[in-house]
Amino acid sequence: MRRIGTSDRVRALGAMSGTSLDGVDAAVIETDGETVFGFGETAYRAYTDAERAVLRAALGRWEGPEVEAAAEVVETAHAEILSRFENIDLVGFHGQTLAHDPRGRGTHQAGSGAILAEALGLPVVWDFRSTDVRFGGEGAPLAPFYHFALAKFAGATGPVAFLNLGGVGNLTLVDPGFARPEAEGALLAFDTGPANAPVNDLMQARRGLALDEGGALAAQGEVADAVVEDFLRHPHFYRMAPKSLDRDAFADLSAAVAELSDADAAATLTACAAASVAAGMEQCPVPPERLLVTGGGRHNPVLMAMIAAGCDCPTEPVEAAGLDGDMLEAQAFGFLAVRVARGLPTSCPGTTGVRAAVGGGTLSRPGELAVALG
Ligand SMILES: Nc1ncnc2c1ncn2[C@@H]1O[C@H](COP(=O)(O)OP(=O)(O)OP(=O)(O)O)[C@@H](O)[C@H]1O
Ligand SMILES: CC(=O)N[C@H]1[C@@H]2OC[C@@H](O2)[C@@H](O)[C@@H]1O[C@H](C)C(=O)O
Repeated sequence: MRRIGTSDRVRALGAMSGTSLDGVDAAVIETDGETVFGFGETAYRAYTDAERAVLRAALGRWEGPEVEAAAEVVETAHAEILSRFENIDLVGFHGQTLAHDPRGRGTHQAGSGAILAEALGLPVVWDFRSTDVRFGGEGAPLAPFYHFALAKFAGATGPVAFLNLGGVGNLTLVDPGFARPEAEGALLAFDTGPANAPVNDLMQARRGLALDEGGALAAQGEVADAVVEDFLRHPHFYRMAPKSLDRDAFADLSAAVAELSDADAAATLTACAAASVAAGMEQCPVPPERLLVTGGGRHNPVLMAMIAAGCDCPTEPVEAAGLDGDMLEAQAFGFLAVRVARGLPTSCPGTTGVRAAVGGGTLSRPGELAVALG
């Protein structure tokens, strides 16, 4: 791979398999790891029901046959979708988080970037989170350094917040007045709480459906305020940012709505997701001028209305700033891959609580695996 410098337009291909377990997002971004120059092709590959079952069986596990089977599903799905792209300089491969316990056993994303490098014949950056955890960080969220670049790309001059509504929610407050993302005060980021995962789990358990399309079921229900109040007593909401969450950190939420009707349970879980965003906004030291929402949850108008009602600033999907909310995380890992290849940091005390700014990620080149095995 050629040496990358400032202003080099690298065509990086990022791939993300998120906590919702729906599928793999892939997107091309043109960047030098500091400035976003433009965007390229995108693609999505859904997991089949059988593949999703394999991934689900491995959630919360660190080793064993379930984890190995999950890794194989992740590698195969990624090789399939990523091989469709052409003229790629570098791949950023997040993998599938199976377990996340940064202060305990660490963090684990299934899928080997070394195998993918071999399959694609391209250099692949992967295992983005381990180094941050090793140096005392939460290992998440990592998109904030990309949010910093995006705030500049979108022409923001004052503080702006990005909210990702995936399985878990995460919030980034960006001050674009700083030259570099790792400067003290440029970024504050943390996981807000569960976002879509509890509603998805409810829909799966009660209706055999993957999601509450358009929030239609939640719209018919009434919020059980006592459940939301109790939810907000979780220790996560008393911790200062930065802080991160495992997908199933709030697993007992399903028990809290067990006695409610399907519609009331959906409304209540949606309200919990919105309440955790409001709690997160209160931890922002300065009020953002706008809240830009990315991730699948922005397609849910009931959730979006609840979030807007709890916020003091305009709440809009990232499309309002000319961005693609379905591909933003995939782009983020393409962007971060370029930073890793350049030796630039990918997290800092304000984003993950890591002791000092660090660059995470392993670069695997095609041919290396053959040498290692040979
Ligand atoms: N039309 C819709 N109506 C309601 N909810 C939707 C809709 N579209 C997407 N969602 C929600 O968004 C989820 C997918 O979001 P996204 O792809 O951002 O998650 P992810 O990337 O897997 O998660 P994470 O960011 O936590 O890793 C779906 O599982 C669903 O809950
Ligand atoms: C450990 C892990 O995979 N965390 C994910 C998850 O999904 C949303 C939230 O929890 C966020 O912290 C992170 O993903 C995004 C892409 C991030 O690192 O910025």
